[in-house]
This record gives sequence, structure tokens and C-alpha cells, in this order.
Amino acid sequence: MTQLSAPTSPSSAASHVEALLASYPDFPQPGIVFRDLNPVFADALAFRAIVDDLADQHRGQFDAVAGIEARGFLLAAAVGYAAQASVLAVRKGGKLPGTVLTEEYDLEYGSARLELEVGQLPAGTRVLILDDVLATGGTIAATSRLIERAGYTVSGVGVVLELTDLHGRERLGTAPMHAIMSL
Ligand SMILES: O=P(O)(O)OC[C@H]1O[C@H](OP(=O)(O)OP(=O)(O)O)[C@H](O)[C@@H]1O
Ligand SMILES: Nc1ncnc2[nH]cnc12
Repeated sequence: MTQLSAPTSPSSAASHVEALLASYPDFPQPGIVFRDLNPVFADALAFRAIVDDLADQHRGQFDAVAGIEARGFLLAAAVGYAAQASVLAVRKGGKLPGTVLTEEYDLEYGSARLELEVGQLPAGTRVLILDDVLATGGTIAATSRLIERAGYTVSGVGVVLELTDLHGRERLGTAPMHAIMSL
């Protein structure tokens, strides 16, 4: 059985990602090299290392985590549990009931809409935004706008992989941003 109590460190998180990351040229459309982190999530020790690293990098700085559909959900659930923090689900358009806030954004391969339900947490709650990949930054920038419009504060951003050629970091605000690995 896998030993889940083994200690992990930021450097081990990066080395797990480097070893397991898969790249698919021309997916989902010609010209895009898709970076697939599912093999990292599928490896128990690697998953534990990235979750610990994301929680440690922002320790004491957040009350809630916001996970972005879809792979951000996996990270937010685990980091929220590890840090005993609230969990917010930022969903693609049209999937949430009740009163929702909406933001449109552009992607490396298209455009989309993200939504957040209002009134789930007290005003001023410090939110750590989590996703698997930072590419153009459109997704996280739209999520930051949703968090602020809902009355919360973006206290940090954590991703597993940053694609530096796309300069997504420049579209983010001033909150501390941590990427486990950059390409
Ligand atoms: O920095 P950006 O250029 O905005 O791109 C990053 C986003 O793109 C991917 O999700 P995608 O929108 O493909 O959706 P999925 O998670 O449902 O596959 C990825 O998981 C990030 O959320
Ligand atoms: N090249 C890429 N690989 C994985 N996720 C992405 N999201 C946006 N661009 C991406």
C-alpha cells in the first residue's frame, strides 16, 4: 500500500510534476501543445506533494480556496481539507443555481464563461485561487474578478504549471502567485 504519511517538500513537488507531465501537440486544436497534468493527479505521492506545496506556500494567508472547473476542483478540495479552509466552486457558465455572478474570458483556444454563487462566505474572506495551469491568465483573471465582486479578497493564486510564453502572470493582480513548475 502507498505510504501517504511520507514528508514532502516543494522541490519534490516540482520533480514529480516534471517527471509525470504529459504533452500533446495539436490538442484540442492545431498549434496548441496541451499540457496534461492528469498523470500527476493519478500518482498518489505526486498528488500529495503538490497539494502540500500549494497549502504550504500560502499557509496562514487564506480562509477559503476557490477551485476552477474542472481540474482546479481536485486541487481545491484537497488543499481546503488539508488547511481546514472553506471551498468555493467556480463553475463554467450555466451550471449554478440561484443568484450568480458571471465573467466572460478568452482562452488560448476559444472563449468561455465562469460563474460563482453569491453570499456563501462573509465579506472580506481571504480566498486562495487554485487551478492546474496558468496559460494566458484569462481564467484566473476572470476568477479574481468574480471573487472581488462577491465581496471577498484574493489573497493568493496557486497553480501546478505556468506556461511562461503566454505571459499570464502579467494579467493577474498583486496577490502572491505561486507556480510549482514553469515551462
Ligand atoms: O490561463 P488560461 O489561458 O485562461 O488557461 C488556463 C485554463 O485552461 C484549462 O482549462 P479549460 O478552460 O481548458 O477547461 P477544462 O478544465 O474544463 O478542461 C486549464 O485547466 C485552466 O483552467
Ligand atoms: N496548453 C495548455 N495546456 C493545458 N491547459 C491549458 N489551458 C490553456 N492552455 C493550455
